[in-house]
Amino acid sequence: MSYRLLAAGVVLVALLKAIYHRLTRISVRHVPGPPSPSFFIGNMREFHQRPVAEADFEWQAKYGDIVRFKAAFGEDRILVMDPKALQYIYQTSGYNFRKPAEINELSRIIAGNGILSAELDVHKRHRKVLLPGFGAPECRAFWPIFCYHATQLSSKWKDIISTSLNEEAVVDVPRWSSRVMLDAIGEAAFDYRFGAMDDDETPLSKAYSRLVSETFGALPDAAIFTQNLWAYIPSEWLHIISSYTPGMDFTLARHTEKIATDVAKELVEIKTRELLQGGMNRDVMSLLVKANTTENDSAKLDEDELLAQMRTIMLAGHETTANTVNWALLELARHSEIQQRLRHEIWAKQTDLGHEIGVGDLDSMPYLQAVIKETLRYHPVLPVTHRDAGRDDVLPLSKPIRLTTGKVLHELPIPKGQKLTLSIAGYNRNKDIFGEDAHVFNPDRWLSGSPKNSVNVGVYSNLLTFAGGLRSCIGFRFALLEFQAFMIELVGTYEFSLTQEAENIRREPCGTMTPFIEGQSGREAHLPLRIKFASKSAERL
Ligand code: HEM
Repeated sequence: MSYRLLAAGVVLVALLKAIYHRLTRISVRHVPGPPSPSFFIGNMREFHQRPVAEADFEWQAKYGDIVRFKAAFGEDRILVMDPKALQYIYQTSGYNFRKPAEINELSRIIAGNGILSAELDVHKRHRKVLLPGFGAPECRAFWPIFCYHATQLSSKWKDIISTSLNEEAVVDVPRWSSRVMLDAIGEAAFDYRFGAMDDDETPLSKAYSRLVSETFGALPDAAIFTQNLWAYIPSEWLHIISSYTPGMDFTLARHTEKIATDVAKELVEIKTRELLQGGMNRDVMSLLVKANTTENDSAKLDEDELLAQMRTIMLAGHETTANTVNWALLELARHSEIQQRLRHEIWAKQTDLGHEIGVGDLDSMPYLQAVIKETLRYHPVLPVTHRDAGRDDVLPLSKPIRLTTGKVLHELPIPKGQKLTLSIAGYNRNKDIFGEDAHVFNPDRWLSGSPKNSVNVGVYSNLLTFAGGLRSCIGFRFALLEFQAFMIELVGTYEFSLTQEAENIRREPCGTMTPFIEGQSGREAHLPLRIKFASKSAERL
């Protein structure tokens, strides 16, 4: 019997089992939601082929914060934007909601069996060893590193302007932000120089930049269907199949994995040697290697797991912050009055201090904090996470829902295995929390106190951008400080305005939400903004 026949038999048995299970379990089919245009891919095009979260916003306005939609073969899935339900899933229920293997397979290939794909006790062990590198004092100590890399970017742009005739230039922001963030994370997390700013052919930065569009980019119908099919295959088999799956996305993921593992191996060797020689750096990896040596054997990470953590940090902490800076600069270019107000606060603080802004000065810059929060709310670069219910369960709800049968529910029973799409973007635009103008970019909302919400969901400012609970973003303090360092340097130095192409930026689903130019062929991040030096005399402080 050929292998193909065997594989087809296995898939068929898995499908029949899934169909039987679906017919006999608790059902969510009466939860209101959009009609499905296709039996084979349901409503999934809405997530994979439209700009990020447009479907979420449309459905939220029409059906509320809990929406039923269809995946392949008529499978019912639930989109969750309700604060109480999200709090339960992320926080109260512990590990009862697991990450679905079929969604995470690509990042598992790149990052390995590290914290991103670990579950239960293994996840607890990984998190415990990683945490010391991401504490508040540890991250604050990275401030000079973040400021240094922000000035590196700034001085590259100065060089570009200096060659122009009219003292302004157009810079394609993602081309720069992606590489400078790789350099910044290299130094802060590993005390390692990737050199991506000086050489855009660095294998690691090249591989990562292609990942964005070619591996994690928008999916055509066939790929959506295959990903849905994978949901019926046990994860152990999935790992084997994905090692051989052809296609650009998997080939590139495996290629990136090889490059990242080589770098990670070199780093682990350096860190271990330094530790044995009594040296002790303060970068995240040195702290991790140290924390690992003090654990007892059963709590330790083995070598493969250590390598996986490094690959994870490179993957999770690089394009996320780069794209956050991209979206912030776009909003400032769109809103010159917000940009000017922020710049004035930065200049006033620098004048008051008589020296550069330090990490201890950030809390006394309310408008900077407001712009940072509003960017994170409005453009959460990881706009969605996915979970599968580990058991029959009941989701508490902030507001009752009316089923298509007319019945009103105050909590929603869900079956074991129910697939949930947790919309970070949808929660962040929830009008009950952020007000009627939730779809407007308005930093002022943060100046009159935090938005109202009696349910505490997210780990930062009650936004969901860094998720919440046991699996919330471990690098959120790191990311926040890095983001602020770049905003102070760039907005303090340059004035940003829109180019014609930047009038039509689309939020592309690429793993992290990435700016693409609407209508442009080719799958690359672009955000061309016009920059010139900000002048104190022109703006009259
Ligand atoms: C603006 C930047 C960032 C955003 C918006 C962000 C967002 C997130 C989100 C939403 C999750 C939860 C994913 C899930 O539950 O499926 C997460 C997890 C994670 N993030 Fe971030 N992140 C950012 C920056 C960083 C940085 C800079 C690092 C490291 C240097 C990092 C490391 C991680 C790790 C290791 C996890 C997995 C945590 C776990 O499973 O316990 N992130 N991030």
